Amino acid sequence: MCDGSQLGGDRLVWSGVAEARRLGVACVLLLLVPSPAEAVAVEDAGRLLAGLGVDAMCVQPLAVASARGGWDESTVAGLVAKLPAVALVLDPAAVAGGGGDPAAVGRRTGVAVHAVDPSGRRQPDRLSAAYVRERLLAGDVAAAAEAVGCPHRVTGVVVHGEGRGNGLGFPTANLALGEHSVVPGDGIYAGWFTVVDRSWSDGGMAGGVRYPAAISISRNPTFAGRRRTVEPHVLDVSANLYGQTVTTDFVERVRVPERFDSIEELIAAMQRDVENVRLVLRDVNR
Ligand SMILES: Cc1cc2nc3c(=O)[nH]c(=O)nc-3n(C[C@H](O)[C@H](O)[C@H](O)COP(=O)(O)O)c2cc1C
Ligand SMILES: Nc1ncnc2c1ncn2[C@@H]1O[C@H](COP(=O)(O)OP(=O)(O)O)[C@@H](O)[C@H]1O
Repeated sequence: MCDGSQLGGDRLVWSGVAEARRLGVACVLLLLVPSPAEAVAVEDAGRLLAGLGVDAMCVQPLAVASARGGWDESTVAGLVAKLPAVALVLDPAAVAGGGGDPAAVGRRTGVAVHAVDPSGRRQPDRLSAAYVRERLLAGDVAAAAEAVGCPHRVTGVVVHGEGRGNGLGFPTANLALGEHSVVPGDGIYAGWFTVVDRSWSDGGMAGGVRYPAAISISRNPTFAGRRRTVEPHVLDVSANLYGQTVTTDFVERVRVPERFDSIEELIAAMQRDVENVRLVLRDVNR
């Protein structure tokens, strides 16, 4: 929950994203804007936020939210009831114009409330959206994750690729991405792969469970590919993933993509990648 003034290098938003990831739930941003006309302008902010891991945004005109200059407790309670929220991350100053009590919001709504002061920036350079974006595009997903508090996530639908992966011994789920995704720079990454639909299961894999993955982002130079693709190979499992909406969380880059002279060299490199991914993920908190 915030008002428009905190968009951008936003400690509050990222705290919300990190808490949602911890709980394994979607992060919905409730944005308070002074007038319905400004709700149109915040579409741009929505694009930025989608790239930073916010799953959905609700825009609430101030006149509807409260006459007192902020969210009041009953408005929040009403929204929480509609959204089935399990936790709220909010700026105390946004609760009834700073005159409200975050703890009272918690009591009223019955959900956990985390008050985060968005102005408490100890390292402003590391908390700006520009810094995170720059690190992601440079392939430094570890620095981006450290700044935000959770790994960068890219969501997409699994589509057909060139049909080569299985033959190489490394099937990859090619992702069709939303137009506002922030795709890290080219690289082979260690990360996590999750099928979003919790009711899905196939070949021993289940929706809502995260699996270790080696994720390739490149133009596949060995095959003189022209399209840049995002392709996770999920370790140690096999399932039909076509058509599923999936998320990939980027933990660390293990290598930059290369143009190999033979398929055998590419396969040997992929085998090493998978072992390196295991080593990286073994040490991070599951
Ligand atoms: C762990 C891993 C590492 C990869 N490294 C490279 C690479 O260095 N160079 C390259 O041209 N392609 C690389 N790729 C991409 C493969 O070329 C691609 O996944 C393969 O051609 C299958 O494509 P398809 O899914 O469209 O069939 C890598 C893929 C994975 C999963
Ligand atoms: N461990 C795995 N990781 C990724 N995809 C897998 C895995 N096991 C099976 N698959 C399936 O194989 C497909 C990828 O096979 P691949 O030969 O690379 O074809 P394509 O070129 O269409 O991606 C995925 O879309 C998925 O449905």
